Amino acid sequence: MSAEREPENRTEIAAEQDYVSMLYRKLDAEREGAQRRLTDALGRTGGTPQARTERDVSASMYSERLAQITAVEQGLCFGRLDFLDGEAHYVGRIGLFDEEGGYEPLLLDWRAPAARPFYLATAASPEGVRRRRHIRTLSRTVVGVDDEVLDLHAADQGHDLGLAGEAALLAALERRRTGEMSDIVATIQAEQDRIIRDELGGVLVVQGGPGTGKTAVALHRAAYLLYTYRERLAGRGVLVVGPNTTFLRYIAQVLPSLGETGVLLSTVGQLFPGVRATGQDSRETAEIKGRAVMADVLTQAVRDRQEVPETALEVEFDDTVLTLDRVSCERARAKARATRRPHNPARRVFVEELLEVLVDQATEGFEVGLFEGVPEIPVEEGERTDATVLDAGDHAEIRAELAASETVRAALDSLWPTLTPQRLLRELFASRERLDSAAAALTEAERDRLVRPPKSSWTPADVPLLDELAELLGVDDTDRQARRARREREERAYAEGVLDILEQDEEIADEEILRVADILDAELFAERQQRRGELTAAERAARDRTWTFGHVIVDEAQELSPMDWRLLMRRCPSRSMTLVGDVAQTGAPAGASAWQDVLGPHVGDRWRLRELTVNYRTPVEIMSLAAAALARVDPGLRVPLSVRESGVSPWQRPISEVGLRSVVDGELAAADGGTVGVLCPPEWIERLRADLPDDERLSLSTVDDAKGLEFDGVVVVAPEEIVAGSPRGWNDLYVALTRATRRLGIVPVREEWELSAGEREIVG
Ligand SMILES: Nc1ncnc2c1ncn2[C@@H]1O[C@H](COP(=O)(O)OP(=O)(O)OP(=O)(O)O)[C@@H](O)[C@H]1O
Repeated sequence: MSAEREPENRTEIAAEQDYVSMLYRKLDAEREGAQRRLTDALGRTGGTPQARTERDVSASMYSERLAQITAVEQGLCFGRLDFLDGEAHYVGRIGLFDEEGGYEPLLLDWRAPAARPFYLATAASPEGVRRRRHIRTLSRTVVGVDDEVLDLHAADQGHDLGLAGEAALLAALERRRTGEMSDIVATIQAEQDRIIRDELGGVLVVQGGPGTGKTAVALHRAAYLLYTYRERLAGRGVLVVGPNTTFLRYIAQVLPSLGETGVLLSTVGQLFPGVRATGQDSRETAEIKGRAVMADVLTQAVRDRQEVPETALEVEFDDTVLTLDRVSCERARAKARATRRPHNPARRVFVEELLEVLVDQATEGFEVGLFEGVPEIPVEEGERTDATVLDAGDHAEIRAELAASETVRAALDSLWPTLTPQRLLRELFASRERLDSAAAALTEAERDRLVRPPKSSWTPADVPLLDELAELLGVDDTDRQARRARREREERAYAEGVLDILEQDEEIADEEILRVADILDAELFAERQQRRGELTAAERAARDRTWTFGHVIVDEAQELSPMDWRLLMRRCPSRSMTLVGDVAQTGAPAGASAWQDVLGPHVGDRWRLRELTVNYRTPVEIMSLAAAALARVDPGLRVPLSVRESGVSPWQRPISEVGLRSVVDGELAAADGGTVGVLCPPEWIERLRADLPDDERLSLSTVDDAKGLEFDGVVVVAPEEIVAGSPRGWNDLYVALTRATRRLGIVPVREEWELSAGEREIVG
């Protein structure tokens, strides 16, 4: 039902325009207010630390509010609900209230419980709603309204209500793609809404075929959770994990357009601060690195770095030679390992133990030297013969000297070095010998695959290994902690002194004293730091490997390896997670074939599954072709139901018959301002790049890099090589075929190549 078909809509549009204009005036007033308060806050200089902290908090708060107001400018209001009792509510991106009129809502935030019927009400279950209206705007102008009458007794009802807001939905789906994902806030469907608003706790798995809105749902869920549980989530932040950086760029605008900026978007490969994974592993190598057994390999690799000498190790010290024999070293190692601390903190125990051995030798040598050439004195009655010349102070001094000695340190380091994850992994992969010792669980050929020169770049598959190692190695921060404790003691003593002086001064008001006391109160201070950080939780989280998030959302979750999962679970000990994916699209070599396999080791069977069943992206014509590829993966798998037809059949022509350049030019023209993706095996990329036109609407990529993306037109080149290129080749082809929103062309190398005999009519 559209504005054009119903002339009476013009008066409706004019009426809605008045309301929408009023909302924008309100938004402008809010913007000015926030701007003014921000300027005020920034203008406040100097003052006590407390005042400065408060100023920072206000400044961050107002700048975030400003960013939010700017972000919701487009499509501020998109809906209206008219209830049977005559009440009406407008629904939009954020909530706006009438401060003068008793805080009546002028615009309901789409996430507010009161806005829910906008997404859920149906003719069968109208939830008190008489009419749902979608309001379409262009900038600040209302350009159309689409109504659905849900009251079964109303005279003007009558069209099929299979989907909520069908006209608005179809209009949204028909729009040309820009290369950036858009939000779906105006047209969320009931099955999606139920997932978006599912409770916060526990692990929620969302399974859905291609184009069912998994990514859209995941992002809207992030916005919903932050709105509903802001107190709980803002401090710890929400992490959204995607498969690659192209994908992250594609989805980057969605959350800001929903008014949310505090979410960290990241790939697993970006989750180890200080490491940029710019290298690329082959599929086979990535698969090996992703296996769960790598955790055992790394544990062994760390143990291998806790050595004992074959016989004895000689250490020069003060013109003498001390020895560390095998038995003492073994004892020290056993004692250090028995602490069950990570490698680096446990090193302290190993070192202490062996320093004792060295101190004993050094003092013994010293005493022997002292009496050399001195005639023996007869022992008197009651005199102890084992009394030593050196006292405890001397021992301590010798111990300190030993501990400071370069040669001693080098000897101890050779047995139990302080290690960083980077150093251990680099040295492990650079040495076939080390690999042979640590990776007995891998075959010879698999170990060969892991060997690489020490200067190689890090790859995404290295990152979970580094993270695992960071846990196994730990950090010995005893010295740092001691320094910090000393500094805190000194500061407290100083501040207490100040407080004494202030208390003696009767002129000073109580509240002044309180402020000083505030500074002294470590707990309060920490809390304030926390509050201050709330606004940048995502930024702080990005810099801190040990950060744990309030909620973690994983998109394309089927792509993650067991080692990736171990890393992610560490970032989310509360196990409040949303995992969206499609096991049928699994293309990653170490990806999961079933959710239970993935989640079992971490949460047992304590996870809940929701499914999305409707495909909003790919038209019927393309989906029936994709179904044939899916049947090759498993004849039991079903494709999701498409909501629309495009009226365009997919085409297929062998590469010998087509000039790829002219095909792509033709597709760009047919896309009419929309996007075109050429998807091919990795080996084809360079060859094709030279042939293709330079157009920002055109993307050339492998199937891997196109995961999660979509284009108006797609040309799949060399499908038979995509299929043959990996054990999961049919999954890959399925992913490639389902990237198109309107047009699909297939360009095989071999003339006679067919997806399947049964699909010939469609292909023709
Ligand atoms: N309720 C909706 N209203 C409008 N558009 C929608 C809706 N749901 C999904 N879409 C659109 O459908 C397309 C596919 O959505 P999305 O990318 O989230 O699917 P997906 O399940 O993650 O797909 P894939 O697994 O193939 O990557 C997007 O363009 C999205 O905006």
